[in-house]
Amino acid sequence: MTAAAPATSVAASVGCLRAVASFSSSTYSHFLSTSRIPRFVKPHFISLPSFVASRPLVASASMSYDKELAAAKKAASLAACLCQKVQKELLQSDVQSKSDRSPVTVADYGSQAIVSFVLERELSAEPFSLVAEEDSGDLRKDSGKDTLQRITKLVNETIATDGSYSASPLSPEDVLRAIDSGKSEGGSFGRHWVLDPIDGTKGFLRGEQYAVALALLDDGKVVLGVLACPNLPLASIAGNVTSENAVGCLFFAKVGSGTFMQSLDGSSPVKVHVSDIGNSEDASFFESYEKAHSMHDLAGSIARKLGVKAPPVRIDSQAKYGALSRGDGAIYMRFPHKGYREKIWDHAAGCIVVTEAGGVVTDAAGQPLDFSQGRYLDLDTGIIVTNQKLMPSLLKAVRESLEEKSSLL
Ligand SMILES: Nc1ncnc2c1ncn2[C@@H]1O[C@H](COP(=O)(O)O)[C@@H](O)[C@H]1OP(=O)(O)O
Ligand SMILES: [Mg+2]
Ligand SMILES: [Mg+2]
Ligand SMILES: [Mg+2]
Repeated sequence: MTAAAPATSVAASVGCLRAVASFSSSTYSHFLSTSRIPRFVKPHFISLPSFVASRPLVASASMSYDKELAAAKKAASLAACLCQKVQKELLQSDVQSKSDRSPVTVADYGSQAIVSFVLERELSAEPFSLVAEEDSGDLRKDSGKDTLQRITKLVNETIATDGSYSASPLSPEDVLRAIDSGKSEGGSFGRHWVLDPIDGTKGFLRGEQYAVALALLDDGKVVLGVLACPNLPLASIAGNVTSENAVGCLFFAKVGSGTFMQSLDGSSPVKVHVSDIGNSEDASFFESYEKAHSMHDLAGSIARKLGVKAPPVRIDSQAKYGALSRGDGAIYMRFPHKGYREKIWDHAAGCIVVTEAGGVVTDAAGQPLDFSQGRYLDLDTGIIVTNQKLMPSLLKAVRESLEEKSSLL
């Protein structure tokens, strides 16, 4: 079972418009007040090489990143609107065979084009470098022409819901260039945006959880992150149960400023915090819905060592980081099968959302994740996430289970 949102819960585009419009006026001064949430262009689409995007070393902590955060929230929210629209059509369509991956392709590319477009428009004075999952290779082929037309239409319709962009509609060539802005290699110098335009493709296809995940690296460190989770209930999903039907969460975090959540249709943000459980027997844990993405048996053996009683909560995507940041569960374990290389866009936004909410994210050896090495994360075996109290016992259980596993081989 998953905490799936019903297809009917996909927000209407009017909600998208309201949400995106509200960001420009949002300030931190009212973050903690008036919460309605229970508890808790033609722009230059050419991506600059990393040496151009690099600047002299600037102390990250002294930067405010307010403008960048506002742009990131706007970009991720608009991209989420596009994804919601595509997912709604996908779920209503008679031809929604799960083997037909074209709708998800359209949404992936469309989301990437929108984020790229919005960031370049909102931050036009800054050098722009984007490390993103998709590229336009297939769309430039003859066989991609129809798909490109569909993406261009979707992107223009979505951008039109936001009153602030009055330029003429994007051409297919503009859309291709926007997608290809994501070819940067990232690295340890300068600023690089990091984007997964749809994280959790399988969840998206099932009508369940997925996320638009956007982060900013400055000199190799994640300094802000935004996770738009259109199908995540606003209320807790602890134990896979939720008391409320309203869905659509936007998590955002900035280095040194904490993590906040608001609804995707524009409520005031509330500060969130990870669970403060100190006894692992009371903890519950998240893992991938897909067995192919993470070894469920290994996580199960670790949970048994910890005395965890609750069954795993299995959901797709970085929505797990968001749910953990507000205390819906206390542990997230991810152990990809041998040979899989983790990409930075699959963890950068989730990582800062959890750490700014008081949590800890490490590899299976207890080392912090290093986002400064290019498009991939080089790490030991897996990724574990929990609060500070539980991390020592989680690391011990992970180490013991990995030793037992290797002794059986
Ligand atoms: N074989 C695989 N093993 C691990 N992760 C994978 C694999 N294939 C795709 N992924 C990525 O895992 C993430 C989702 O994991 P999960 O939902 O299990 O936490 C997504 O980033 C997904 O990519 P994508 O962004 O293309 O959906
Ligand atoms: Mg992903
Ligand atoms: Mg993806
Ligand atoms: Mg993918």
